[in-house]
Amino acid sequence: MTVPALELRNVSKDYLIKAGGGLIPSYRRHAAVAGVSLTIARNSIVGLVGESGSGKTTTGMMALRLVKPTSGRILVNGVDISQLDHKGLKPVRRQMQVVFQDSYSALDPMMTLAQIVAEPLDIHGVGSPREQTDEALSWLERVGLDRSYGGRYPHELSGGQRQRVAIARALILKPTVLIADEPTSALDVSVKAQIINLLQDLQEEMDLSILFISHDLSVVRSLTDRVVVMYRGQVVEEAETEAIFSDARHPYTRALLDAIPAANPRDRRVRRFLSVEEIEAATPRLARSELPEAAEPSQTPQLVSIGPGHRVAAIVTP
Ligand SMILES: Nc1ncnc2c1ncn2[C@@H]1O[C@H](COP(=O)(O)OP(=O)(O)OP(=O)(O)O)[C@@H](O)[C@H]1O
Repeated sequence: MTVPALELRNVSKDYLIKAGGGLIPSYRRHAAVAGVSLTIARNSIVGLVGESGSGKTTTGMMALRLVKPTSGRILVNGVDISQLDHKGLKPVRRQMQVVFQDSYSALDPMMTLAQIVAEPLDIHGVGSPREQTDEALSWLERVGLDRSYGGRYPHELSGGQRQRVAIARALILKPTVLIADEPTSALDVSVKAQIINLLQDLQEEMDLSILFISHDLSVVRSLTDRVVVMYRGQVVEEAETEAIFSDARHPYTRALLDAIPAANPRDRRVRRFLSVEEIEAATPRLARSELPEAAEPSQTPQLVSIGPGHRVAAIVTP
């Protein structure tokens, strides 16, 4: 079996949140991510979905080691990076890049687009300044902006063009893993489609593995191979994309799918999400004998395999 491009094993992140003031402040722990495991096979796109605050960004930031996990392991191309220090992480940083929703704040307004795109080459000491600029200009072309854009500045661009620059900058070092955190959320529908097509083309050309974090389930459906659904810091369902969209098993996933605005504008109402109590009450109960994989009976939901590559959080009855 080939080594996955990215693997998170039982990864958690607790934040300490100030709970009381006074002379001696007190803190409480908030589990932003609790025991998440996910795998991105080489050359594949995994969608990470869930409502706001479910822990998607924190998970992506831990994968990049921009946030240190409280516990758990992160493997990039089979190498455990969970405990590496700043120096140890430098070569890993070449392998993994990120594109955010808001590229405007990520692009230095004082730098030209050629400088912005070339900067990662400079940081990693790849090529002469001349070669770096040439490579940056050819990357601008590759993402659909002609070379004359090299002398322009971020404020001269539209939102879609800025995302193209952010993608060129992220890919110039030829990483194996790209974390795309809501990269199309701020864009109009037609521009969104162009950026998705661009990501799809580059993914194929470069054998990239992508963790695609998004609220936009229609984009997730068209782009990804697998989907991982998060709810309150945990994975509640995980399967091939078509299995999720045609046969979602967890009530939370179904509520999430129900919330997709309908294509017909007259029916464009977003249905409400389930409450925590409803989710807990509705968590599927599965008899141990029905499961293809042995699972121990439990009082609380656990992630169990309900078919080839399809896992769901459920309460297992004896
Ligand atoms: N630096 C931080 N300090 C304290 N709490 C944090 C911090 N970052 C995130 N959180 C909390 O962790 C939880 C998960 O946040 P996260 O941003 O990962 O969720 P998300 O699913 O990406 O949400 P969104 O879709 O709105 O970006 C939230 O409750 C959030 O308030």
